[in-house]
Order: sequence, then C-alpha cells, then structure tokens
Amino acid sequence: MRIDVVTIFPAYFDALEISLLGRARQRGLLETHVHDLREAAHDRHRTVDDTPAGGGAGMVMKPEPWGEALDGLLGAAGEEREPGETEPLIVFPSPSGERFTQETARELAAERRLIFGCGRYEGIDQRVFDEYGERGRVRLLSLGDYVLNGGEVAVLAMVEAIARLIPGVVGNPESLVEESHEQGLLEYPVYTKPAVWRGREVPPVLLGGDHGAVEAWRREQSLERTRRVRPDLLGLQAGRAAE
Ligand SMILES: OB(O)c1ccc2cc[nH]c2c1
Repeated sequence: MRIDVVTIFPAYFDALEISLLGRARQRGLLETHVHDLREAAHDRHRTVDDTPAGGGAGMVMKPEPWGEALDGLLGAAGEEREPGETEPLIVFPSPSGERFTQETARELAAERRLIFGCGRYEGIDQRVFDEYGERGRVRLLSLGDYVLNGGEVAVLAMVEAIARLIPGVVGNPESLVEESHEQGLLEYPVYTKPAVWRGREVPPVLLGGDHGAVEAWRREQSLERTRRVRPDLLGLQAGRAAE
C-alpha cells in the first residue's frame, strides 16, 4: 500500500519512521510519502489560508494549494492506472466526518493507495471536497466527538489502525483476531506474571491449563465489559445493559 499525506506540519509524521510502521516500510509492505502543502503555495509567504467568506473567526485553507498538491499526487507516482482501476481514495479527517471505526480501518486497509489531507485553522474550503468528490473518491472521517487543532494527529491514528491490518505488518496475525472491536466486542482483561502482585491474584482459571475454560472465561469477560462500558456495541441502550 502507498500512503501520501499532505500537511503544513510534515514533522508530525516523523513517527511513521519508527516501530511497527517503520519496520513495515523497511520491509516494503508500506510506502509512505509526506508532502508540505506550502510547496504548492507560490506567493512570497507561501500562504495557505485566508479569511472566511461571510466573516467569522479564524482562517480557512485556500483551495488553490490543495488543488495543485492533489492534482500532482493523482497524476504522480508514475502510476499508470489500468483502465477502470479505482482512483486513490482521498481521506480528510474532519470533526464533521463519518465515524472512523475498526470496520473503516479494515475497508481502508484493502485500498491500494490512500491520500490523507490534513486540515488546519477552521478547515479546508468546501470546494476542495466537492472538486475531488466529483472526480474520484473522497471520505471525511472523524475519530470521535471531539475536536483537535488539525488533522495530523487523526491521520497518525488512522494510518496506524489501517497499516497494522496489512498482511505481514503485525508479526502474529492471531493477535489481531481477539482484540477490541475486531469481533464487535471489547477485549477481555489480560494478565501475565507474577501470579500475585501486591496481593492481587491472576484469575485462577488462567493458570489451570484448561483451554476450554479459559476461552469461556474470556468470552464472558468480553461480553460483561462490553455490556458495562459500550452497551451500544450490543445494540443496548446505556443504563439498560445492567438489566
Ligand atoms: O478533530 B479533527 O479530526 C480535525 C480535523 C481537521 C481539522 C482542521 C481544523 N481542525 C480540525 C480538526
């Protein structure tokens, strides 16, 4: 998979060089390119923002630099798309986007190429979303009901959630099966050595060697935790889960 990120703060993405993502890049499982949006702003101050039409606080990201940057990427990478081959998906993190979930991560992990556009200020001129939405594939995605100062941190989270699902990136694919949200439930609590820590014991069922009993205990723990913490995942209303 190739991932391109357009941002006015490229340094945020130094994190892509380390750990799991860094190893995936070294192994050729993931190709990432970070682009400074200001390279597509040609005035003396490399201006990427302007005052909001209609007035109001803050600034809005101008469409022209985004148009130049995205046109360059869509025609770039030397890629000759086969006739009928899907256009790269362009993802913009946005507080007004659809919810990014584990299912979204699975969908995006199947893409051959992703382009992420990081907004700043009060957001990006709507015509950028309209232009590329009509020409290809655009998704506005939100990590949750809160607002960051820009899209960069959201893109880092999304890239990690997506990249770890690419076959070969995570050492043991089994570890992807039983984690939270993978089967629509929250993960069961995990323990390791020592058997007793500050008077707190590892649940004896986990030390008994009965794998069937361990599996049953873990399933029940997942259901109990999901009912308690995220009843919505079970289609229950909050507060009704305890009934
Ligand atoms: O919370 B977010 O995901 C997010 C995304 C983009 C922009 C642009 C300005 N504030 C933003 C917040």
